[in-house]
Amino acid sequence: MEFVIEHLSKSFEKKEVLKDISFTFEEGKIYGLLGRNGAGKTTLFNCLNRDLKMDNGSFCIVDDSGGRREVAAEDIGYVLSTPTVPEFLTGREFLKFFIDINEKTIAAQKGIDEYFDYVSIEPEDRDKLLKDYSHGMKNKMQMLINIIAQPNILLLDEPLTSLDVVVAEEMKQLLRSLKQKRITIFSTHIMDLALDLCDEIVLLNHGVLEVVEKTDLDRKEFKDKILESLREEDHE
Ligand SMILES: Nc1ncnc2c1ncn2[C@@H]1O[C@H](COP(=O)(O)OP(=O)(O)OP(=O)(O)O)[C@@H](O)[C@H]1O
Repeated sequence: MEFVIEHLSKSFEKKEVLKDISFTFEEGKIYGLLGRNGAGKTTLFNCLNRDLKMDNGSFCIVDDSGGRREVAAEDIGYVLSTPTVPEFLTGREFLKFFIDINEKTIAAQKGIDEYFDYVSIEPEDRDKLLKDYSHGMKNKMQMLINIIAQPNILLLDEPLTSLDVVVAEEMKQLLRSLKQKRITIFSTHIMDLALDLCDEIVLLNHGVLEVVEKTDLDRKEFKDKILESLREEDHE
């Protein structure tokens, strides 16, 4: 499977944020999306999740036999940097509701407590209202429903920044264990996290996407190359 974006553009009034994005993402890889503040990472995710209407361009899934098809809503999982969960439900009610409404599409099911264990939400927190969860716990719940749904394309907008070091490490392991059979696109400002977790580093720079080639570079040289490419924007 490939996820192909062709000539995607998006402006807000006169500001052209995404100029001409064409890129092919491949199955089984985690892509680290890096860009300066305001580069358009969230805008790109919002367009791909169809929360925002793009001005031009298209995207599709290409299967292993070369057939192209539209991206359906269930193909995409989106974890927002600011988690949105139904605050009036308890963690357990939310999970149960999510599993119930997706019963037909969710393959291997675990018990609800097993899922909570999976993201280290303590037994005493499972029946609390989500409004009383911390930011990091809400983030874990969002991550968890995407783990359960197993979408073909997983978009993660800075999901680990609010998590404590132990949970962030666990989430990294989880994302690694989930990466086969899907495309994971992960935006972050933490370069070391991107380098540790991601198979490819993609820059959103000047409104376009480009891969940073790693060939023969050690970690420091690779970091310097990324920084240099991102700094170029200052000269615009
Ligand atoms: N709804 C909107 N209306 C007008 N301008 C917007 C809107 N959403 C985003 N923008 C502008 O588009 C640009 C890209 O914003 P976006 O949030 O996508 O960047 P980002 O790369 O995710 O930034 P950060 O790393 O700081 O989170 C910014 O200049 C922002 O002000």
